[in-house]
Amino acid sequence: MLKIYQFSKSYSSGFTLEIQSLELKQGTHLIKGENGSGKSTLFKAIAGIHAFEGEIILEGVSLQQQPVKFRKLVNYAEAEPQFPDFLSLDDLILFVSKAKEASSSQIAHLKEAFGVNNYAANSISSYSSGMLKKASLLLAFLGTPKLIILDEPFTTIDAEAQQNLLGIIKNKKAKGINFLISSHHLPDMQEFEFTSIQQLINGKLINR
Ligand SMILES: Nc1ncnc2c1ncn2[C@@H]1O[C@H](COP(=O)(O)OP(=O)(O)OP(=O)(O)O)[C@@H](O)[C@H]1O
Repeated sequence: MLKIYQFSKSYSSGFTLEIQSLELKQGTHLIKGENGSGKSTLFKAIAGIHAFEGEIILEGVSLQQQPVKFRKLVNYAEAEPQFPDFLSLDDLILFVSKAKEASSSQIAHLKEAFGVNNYAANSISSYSSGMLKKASLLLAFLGTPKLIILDEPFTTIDAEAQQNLLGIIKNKKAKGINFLISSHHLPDMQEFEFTSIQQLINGKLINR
């Protein structure tokens, strides 16, 4: 499903994330690691947000060679989402759904599933951190991605929203969508039956 070769990303701070080779098969993969080990750096590279050295291939599509096609296949929800606060979630949905070619029925279904209907029309400046997180997670499910990357999806949201999210992920898994998830707080690890667990230690990957 996902192949990463000769990957390297360095910051001016001195931190370097290096992955010689990683091949993940279809499924749901957990990326573990302490704070600052490089999880978000890896996710941002795969999401096409960060420049890097090396090669990332998803379902045979190379991020370097076919960046537009690649980006349509990957959705990403940041650990700490930030959006222009004069916009509403409905504005963001409109924008992202055009790019990701999401249908109006999918939008209606996701708004219901994430429980955002009562505030989606309001500006983001009025959202609590949990409301913002749910908004960001919803956006990551729009369209028909092959891979959804969720960075710390369970932080900030309440227990009911966590259970909802588990159900949504399970539903998408059953439809063949792949996931990369990082989490310091998994509500119920057994529910996921991770296909693999990868551990990052100070910018180096340890396959377990
Ligand atoms: N834009 C940046 N510029 C410079 N250094 C950065 C930048 N982003 C991250 N870093 C550094 O890179 C290292 C890895 O950060 P990263 O956010 O990938 O870790 P993480 O595993 O996601 O951590 P956490 O669990 O705390 O979210 C850290 O030392 C961090 O300070």
